[in-house]
Amino acid sequence: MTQPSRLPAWQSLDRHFREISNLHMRDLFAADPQRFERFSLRLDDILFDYSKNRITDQTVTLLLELARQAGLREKISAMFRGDKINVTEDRAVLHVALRNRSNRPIPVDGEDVVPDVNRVLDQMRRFSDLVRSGEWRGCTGKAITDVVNIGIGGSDLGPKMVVKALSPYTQPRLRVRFVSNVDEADLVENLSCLDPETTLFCVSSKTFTTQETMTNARSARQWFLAKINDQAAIAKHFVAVSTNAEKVAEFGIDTANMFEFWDWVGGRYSLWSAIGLPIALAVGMEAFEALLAGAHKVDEHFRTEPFERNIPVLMGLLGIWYANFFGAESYAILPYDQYLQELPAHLQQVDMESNGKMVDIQGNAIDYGTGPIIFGQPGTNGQHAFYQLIHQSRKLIPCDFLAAAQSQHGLGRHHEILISNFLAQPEALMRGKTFDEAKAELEGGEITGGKLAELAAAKSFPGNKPSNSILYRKLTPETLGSLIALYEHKIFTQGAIWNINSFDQMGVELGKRLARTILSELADDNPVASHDPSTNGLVNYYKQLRC
Ligand SMILES: O=P(O)(O)OC[C@H]1O[C@H](O)[C@H](O)[C@@H](O)[C@@H]1O
Repeated sequence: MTQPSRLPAWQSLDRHFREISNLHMRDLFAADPQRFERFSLRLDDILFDYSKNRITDQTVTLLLELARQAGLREKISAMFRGDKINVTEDRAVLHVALRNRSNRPIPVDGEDVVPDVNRVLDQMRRFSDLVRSGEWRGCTGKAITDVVNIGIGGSDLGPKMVVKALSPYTQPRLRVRFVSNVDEADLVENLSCLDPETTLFCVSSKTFTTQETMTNARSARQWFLAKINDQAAIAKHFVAVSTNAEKVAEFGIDTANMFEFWDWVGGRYSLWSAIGLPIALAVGMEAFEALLAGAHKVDEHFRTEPFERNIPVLMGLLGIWYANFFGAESYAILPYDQYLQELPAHLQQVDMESNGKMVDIQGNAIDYGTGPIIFGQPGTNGQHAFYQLIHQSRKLIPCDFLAAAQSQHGLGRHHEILISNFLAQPEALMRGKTFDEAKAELEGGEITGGKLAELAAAKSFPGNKPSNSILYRKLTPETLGSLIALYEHKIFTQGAIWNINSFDQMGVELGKRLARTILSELADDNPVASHDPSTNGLVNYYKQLRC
């Protein structure tokens, strides 16, 4: 495929950008009372309002044309068909098969994967039911009270985000925690209050070779055996989630206690697979399946809905509009929903690891920007920290605001205050405040003359800062599944248009390899000279300090 920047629609968008980039959204709203109706969509109770974007009808038409010229429809079909679209690793990309609640057959190498998916779901159901009901007993006959998931990256961020998000649906008797960092502090702090007799470790790793995870798992096993001096007890307290049965057995976990998934599940898209076992343990299998159902609904929407009514396609196109034409480098995820506190961190991996690329799918260097820098915080915390820069700096930072209409607890006025902020911030970003408005507010006060003008300048906001607002009824498992899938497909849409492989992550390899070399050099106290002077200096100073 031609690079997207050579497509006629891209060239038209370039021209169109120059024509409309100075339009202010205030004026666009003033000129069109139907703007909200025209630029918002519903998917069940999820409202996606994209009217506060720097777009006209013509922008949307051209963006949709870009999607068509980039072959997006065919690329979506290829993913759902099970084609090996992860070309560098020669793998299909089928997280959609994991939540294929309609059981539509999906073949990989001629074999339907759906029966395997359902078999592992059954295994997860049996196991999570036993642990949650207290029937699964530890080696001394006590029920499990604490689950520790040991994993990193996709084997940590997704399940951790979902478990946090669904904490109102968890069972108080069973606590689920996550250890990811190889920094011993993470494991030590988490284990400090646990009793091995009632603790279950879930070692989650697609490859079962990841250094951080295997180091933590070995130390956890040591901690366990130091207190329960019985190798056979491991079977009651350690389970594994992996694609690598051989390595699981080598580690000493009975493969009967292994939950399988497959190479066509990318790590950052794996929370829907057995990597979701901690979710099933925390909220039960019914809620886990509701999560899958919510995602499946969005899969069907993404697969079949015309692009002009297709929410993830529009989310992706709007991101491209800002990244490639306005030169926006970052993107803020702002959930006004405390339970989504880990969503920005999860999306950081999904988006930045997928679309942080500099060659296209054919290996050619590309001359256009790809994935944005994702950051965010739950509202209203972000407002009191970094919103200043979004409102008044010269940077353009598109934002997504997310909120639930119904709170989980109903504690007095909290929710209405939260929602008033969720509604006010996009309004302020869009409208801004002109110099004259700021001046008028100050007039009649004590400040006059040049000082007044100075202050009015500091208090004026340019506005015209774009955002999407996503408002849903309540953060149920099903809604959460839908929200995550919307973002996954947004990221797919962008990768497809940028013509990159969103499903490998070669950029993380070099650092890992260098760390292995340095680790071996740290075995003695001899100074090193094999690196650049900065790295040598740091290694050698470390060796001095550590004694
Ligand atoms: O699940 P694992 O094989 O342990 O991999 C964990 C993580 O490690 C890698 O560095 C990748 O960048 C991630 O995509 C992956 O999720």
